Amino acid sequence: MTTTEPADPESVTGSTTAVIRRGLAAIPAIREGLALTVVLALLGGVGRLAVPVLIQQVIDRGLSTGHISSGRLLGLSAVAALVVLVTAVVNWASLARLAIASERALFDLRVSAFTHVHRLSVAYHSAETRGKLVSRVTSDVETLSMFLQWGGIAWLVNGAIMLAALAGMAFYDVGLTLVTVVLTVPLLLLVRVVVGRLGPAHTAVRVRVAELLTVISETIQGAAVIRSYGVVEPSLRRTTTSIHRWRDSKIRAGYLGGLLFSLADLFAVVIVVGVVAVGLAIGPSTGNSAGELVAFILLVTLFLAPITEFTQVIDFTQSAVAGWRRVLALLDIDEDIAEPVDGRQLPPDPPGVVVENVVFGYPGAGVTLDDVSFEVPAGHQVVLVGATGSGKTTLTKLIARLADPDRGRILIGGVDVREIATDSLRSRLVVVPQEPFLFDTTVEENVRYGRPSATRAEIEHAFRELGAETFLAGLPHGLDTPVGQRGESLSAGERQLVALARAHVADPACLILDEATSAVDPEIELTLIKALRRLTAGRTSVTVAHRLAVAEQADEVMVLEGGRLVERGRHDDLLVADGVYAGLYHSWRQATVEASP
Ligand SMILES: Nc1ncnc2c1ncn2[C@@H]1O[C@H](COP(=O)(O)OP(=O)(O)OP(=O)(O)O)[C@@H](O)[C@H]1O
Repeated sequence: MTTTEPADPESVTGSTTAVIRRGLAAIPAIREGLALTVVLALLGGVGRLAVPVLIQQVIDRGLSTGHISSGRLLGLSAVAALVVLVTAVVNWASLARLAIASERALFDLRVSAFTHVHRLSVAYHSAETRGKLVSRVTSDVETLSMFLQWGGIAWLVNGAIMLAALAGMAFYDVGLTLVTVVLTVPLLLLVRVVVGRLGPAHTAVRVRVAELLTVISETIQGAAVIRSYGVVEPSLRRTTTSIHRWRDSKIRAGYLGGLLFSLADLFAVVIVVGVVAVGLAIGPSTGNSAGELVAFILLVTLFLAPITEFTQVIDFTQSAVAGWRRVLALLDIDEDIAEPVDGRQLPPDPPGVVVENVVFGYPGAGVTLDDVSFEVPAGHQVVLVGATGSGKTTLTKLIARLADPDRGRILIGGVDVREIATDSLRSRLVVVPQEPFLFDTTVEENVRYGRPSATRAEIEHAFRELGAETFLAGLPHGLDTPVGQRGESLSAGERQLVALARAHVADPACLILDEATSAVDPEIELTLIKALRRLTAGRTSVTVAHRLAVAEQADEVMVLEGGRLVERGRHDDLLVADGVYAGLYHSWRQATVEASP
């Protein structure tokens, strides 16, 4: 069993109460109708107090007087039954209201956490593992559920019940009440010690859940690689280790939570026995009637019951606070891609693109782009080339505003991208990434992501326009062919064609294309080159080219090396200049010739 809990660097710090206060402020929906729910919960608590008093009345006025008036007994019993019934209904009403309010609040929290994740830049996304993000918007939020549905209000209701029970006890016998309180003190001290360890234990569980989800999502996504390299065993070991760690952290939290509960249970018995013993020892001198003593004992159990319940509530609360710390830490991350106030709209025509003294580095890494400047006149096709890792993809991410430069600026249609309304930017500028993401649905639905209103005819038209009708005709069910998870049922080249069709139906004025590096067969290669040419015609485009045949046709070629723009010009001129581009081009030609049969 793990004895040292891992620290959680992805949590907000601060006291438990401060975290709960901040957490509740983040979910305003929980406060809707809360006052009535609290009143109902308190009424439910008070209802429980009435039963001991009624029993005392039955004993003292009925049973112990020797002559039981059955009418009176029946009357009191009827009142007791009514109180029990009303208490049950009131309790149900308050719990149901809490469940509804908490699910609404959690819905809001999940949506805002998820929306926030989407607004963070690619720089953040690359630094965070997906498993950790998933755990924050799912299981970390889930820890709040039990707390909100009962735990939070239980503090209030149980506190009220304890105070009321104490007042009732003092009404019957002050001396015995003091005995009860003194016997309770050691329990409270022990509870304090265990609770001190429970908080970190729950934090450890949250950290282990995030680790486990990361390992699982990686091994599932990388299943093909794992199998093809025959590394199933090590990968299984990694997953099993993670599951063991998670299990151990859960066991530790469960062990401490159980200890807390059992301690309270044990003490409850000890305290009742102690009170009965002291009551019996001094009973005759106190002048209490039998009914009063029975009522007192019932009140003692009522006083102690919340303590036992508190131990569970503490468990929920600590678990909720650990989850909240992580969710709040996520919400605290600044949206580095801020939506501009009164964002500007891009005109419908193809815009010019200007990259001006751009400097950019990923968090924790060095400078990736170093003072890059160039312009793409409206309607021109510019190609970015450079050795692997020279910063081409990064530059396209900045143009598409998936991240902002550290210095310098990027203008589209003469407007700084930071000032363009996100909706306008996303509808006028489309990115086709190196590895296009296809969803597990049909070809048609995947293309429709480009424009949800696109009709089937428009989607077919897009494939025709791109010169990819043969590909479409070759699919077993045409547009209705399912592509599988991440498009695995299609070849790499076919996935690219679907992504190009998706960009075509979006009909953007400006295109950012990151050409795929994966090798495709010559036939689909030709189709792709033709499709690319047709897609970019009449649009402003920036294409990252790995197959330099694309560069031959471009209006201008930009050559990056080590994050700097080292050459620019037309293909033919750059060949004559015999610099970096010429070197890259000759190596590419050589590789292509060697690769051809
Ligand atoms: N998320 C990231 N975090 C840290 N460094 C990164 C990240 N993404 C890229 N880099 C680094 O930035 C540099 C430029 O990467 P980039 O992907 O832009 O190169 P590229 O020219 O497009 O390469 P390729 O031709 O292989 O696609 C590389 O050194 C890379 O390791």
